[in-house]
Amino acid sequence: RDVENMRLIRSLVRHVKYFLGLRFDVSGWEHLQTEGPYVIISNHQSSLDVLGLMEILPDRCTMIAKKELIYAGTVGLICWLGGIVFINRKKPNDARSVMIDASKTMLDDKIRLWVFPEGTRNQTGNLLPFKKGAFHLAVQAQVPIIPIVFSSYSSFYLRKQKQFNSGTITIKILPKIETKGLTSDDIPSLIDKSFHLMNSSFLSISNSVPHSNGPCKH
Ligand SMILES: CCCCCCCCCCCCCCCC(=O)SCCNC(=O)CCNC(=O)[C@H](O)C(C)(C)COP(=O)(O)OP(=O)(O)OC[C@H]1O[C@@H](n2cnc3c(N)ncnc32)[C@H](O)[C@@H]1OP(=O)(O)O
Ligand SMILES: CCCCCCCC/C=C\CCCCCCCC(=O)OC[C@@H](O)COP(=O)(O)O
Repeated sequence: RDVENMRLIRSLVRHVKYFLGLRFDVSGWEHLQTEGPYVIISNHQSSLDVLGLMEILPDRCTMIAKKELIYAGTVGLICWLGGIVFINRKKPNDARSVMIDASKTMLDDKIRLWVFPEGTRNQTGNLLPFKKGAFHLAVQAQVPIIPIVFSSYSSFYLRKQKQFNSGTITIKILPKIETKGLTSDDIPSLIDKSFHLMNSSFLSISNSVPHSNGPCKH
């Protein structure tokens, strides 16, 4: 169990996109060129997000995930080996204390953490209001937040209708938001700022992309 295992996991998972006929169009790479630990926040539509995540995952970066994933067979084992931090959402007190510990581990072990601040998968067409954990994490560790937005999957993937075509996903990496000097009093405004940046970015990249490359051949 070590965050370094993410390098191998990343290089294996990156091949899955070819089987699904997905392409990624990434902008803002320069914003990930930040030294040391940081917290990445991104929108969460589906387990497909794992493919985009692995496409751009920086070194020494792992994720916060719901603890149920440990029991998901091979996927659970891979998550465990990659040093994923598991939280129990049914016990918010426990989840918060795991994240407080994580803010220390990030600094001690020079680890970056990826959090889905919506806290659940969401395909409503707007981002859900953000949970506060990711922001406490960044403020407690005094590290920057890097917001990342994945465009809507709705033009090629409709879960309820069981429709899946090949398509292009736009990923936009936004400039980092510094948290140096901020305290827990600043969390509401930090969340507000992050939410508005990400939601408007989500709407603009989701409207401007000709997503579907046509029906999937397989
Ligand atoms: C082919 C095969 C390939 C396989 C390949 C596998 C590859 C492997 C990839 C895996 C990829 C994984 C992907 C997983 C993706 C998910 O599992 S998403 C679901 C799990 N993640 C999350 O839920 C993260 C977001 N949630 C949070 O951050 C939540 O805040 C928490 C930490 C769960 C707490 O929940 P909550 O108490 O309901 O939350 P919230 O309303 O935000 O806060 C309540 C109060 O607690 C306070 N609080 C919250 N957090 C804190 C804190 N850390 N410190 C102090 N106070 C806090 C708040 O300030 C608030 O108090 P007030 O300010 O209102 O007084
Ligand atoms: C037509 C098929 C479209 C789906 C294809 C998916 C292919 C993805 C390939 C490999 C990734 C597998 C890793 C799965 C990790 C799943 C993480 C996840 O998404 O957990 C759910 C959690 O965050 C939120 O849970 P809830 O929405 O609250 O319950």
